Amino acid sequence: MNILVVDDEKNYRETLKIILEDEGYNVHEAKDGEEALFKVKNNEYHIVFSDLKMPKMDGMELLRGIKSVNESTKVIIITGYGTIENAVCAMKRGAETYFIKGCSPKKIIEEIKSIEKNLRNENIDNNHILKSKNKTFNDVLRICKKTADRNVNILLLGESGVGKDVLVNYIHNNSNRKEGKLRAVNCNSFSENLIESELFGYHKGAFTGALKDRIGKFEAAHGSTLFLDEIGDLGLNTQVKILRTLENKEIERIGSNETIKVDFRLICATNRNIYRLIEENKFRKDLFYRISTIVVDIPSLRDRREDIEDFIEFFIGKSEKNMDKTIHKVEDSLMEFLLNYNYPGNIRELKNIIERLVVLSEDGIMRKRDISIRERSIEEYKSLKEYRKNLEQEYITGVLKAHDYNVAYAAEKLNISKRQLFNKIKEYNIVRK
Ligand SMILES: Nc1ncnc2c1ncn2[C@@H]1O[C@H](COP(=O)(O)OP(=O)(O)OP(=O)(O)O)[C@@H](O)[C@H]1O
Repeated sequence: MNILVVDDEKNYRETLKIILEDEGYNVHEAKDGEEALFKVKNNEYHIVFSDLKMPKMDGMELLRGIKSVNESTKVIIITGYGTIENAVCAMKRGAETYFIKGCSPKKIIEEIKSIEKNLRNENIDNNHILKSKNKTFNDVLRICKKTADRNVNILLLGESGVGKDVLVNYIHNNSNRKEGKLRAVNCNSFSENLIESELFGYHKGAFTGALKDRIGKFEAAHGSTLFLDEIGDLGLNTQVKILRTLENKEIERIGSNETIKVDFRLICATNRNIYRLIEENKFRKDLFYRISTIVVDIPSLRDRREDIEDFIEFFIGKSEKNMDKTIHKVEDSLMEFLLNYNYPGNIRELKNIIERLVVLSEDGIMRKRDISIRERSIEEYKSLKEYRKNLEQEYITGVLKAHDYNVAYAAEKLNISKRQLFNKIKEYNIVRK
């Protein structure tokens, strides 16, 4: 934990520094707000202790500055007796808490330990990288975190494999509903009839095969979070029913007249172009407005290239553990390929590539020759036409695979008609693998 202590009173600053260092924290000092803000911009602090009354820039202004640089830095106000009211005001503006100068150091340490524990819980997800060097993705993370605790409906948009599922879990685990079980429904894996049973449940005897009462996901998500994945694939009839549920916060199981109150937090996601679906009257505008209080556009991996290297390292580490292998070298040419590849299947594709390369590695070396995507060197092609065809085939195959061979989605992604895509599939003899 990195901590910054800001106080114009040298003695107090140094004493607090010694106390905190004794507990094993890494502590920096600043004598006024200006110096503190400079340090905050150039270092990553988990906690800033700040006095309120200081020359040049007071604690309140510093608090505002810190929060605009890094929302997640916790600010603790240190104040004299005379300024408690201001300290309370600072808490309303985002400060974590306040201490009165001269209070027992034990109290301060307890507070830090509690912040430390919360921070660890927030980042406990060891299976995913929830940090980024990319501004757009950092904004995504910030919005998810900021809105996690509010009961607003969130719509996640993004290509397949960008990590929508991962973010849904992140939001749920940072929300005040985290004790409840996150319930998820993939809207594209059910027929229209089945999806309604899945969502609303049914009453015994409602239809042939309804042998006993069954609760649906809306009810199961009571007190928790409901994730509707691939919402763009919902039929119009189901859309109307969902809209009604969202408006009334109540459901009726199929075959029953009894209304049941439901209280859930809704997160939806789709990798389809929802705006186009609305234009084509395939998705109801009123439902869109209901589910999209907050819209989060997740960038594709090729639009956040600065994170690729970290993902490579991360997935190598995971694969080493899972496969009990050790990697000590990645060939330069392979690294260059991995850093420049387009990843139509996004993070999922990168993860799969790395897993495969680790399996195929020999003597702890990951080699470019094991890349299955036909990435032959330019010399190997006889003509530009042949090169183009290969590239096209590779791209189309990748997009089809990323969309689970759903021709409608893939055509949308490729921005060609379904008919054109069928012709290409025939031409290249692309088969589902
Ligand atoms: N931040 C991350 N750190 C580590 N792995 C990630 C991260 N984001 C995504 N992944 C991995 O990439 C794969 C795809 O992620 P996820 O299922 O969340 O994508 P998605 O956008 O929901 O895809 P789809 O639209 O196809 O459902 C998963 O195996 C997931 O573990």
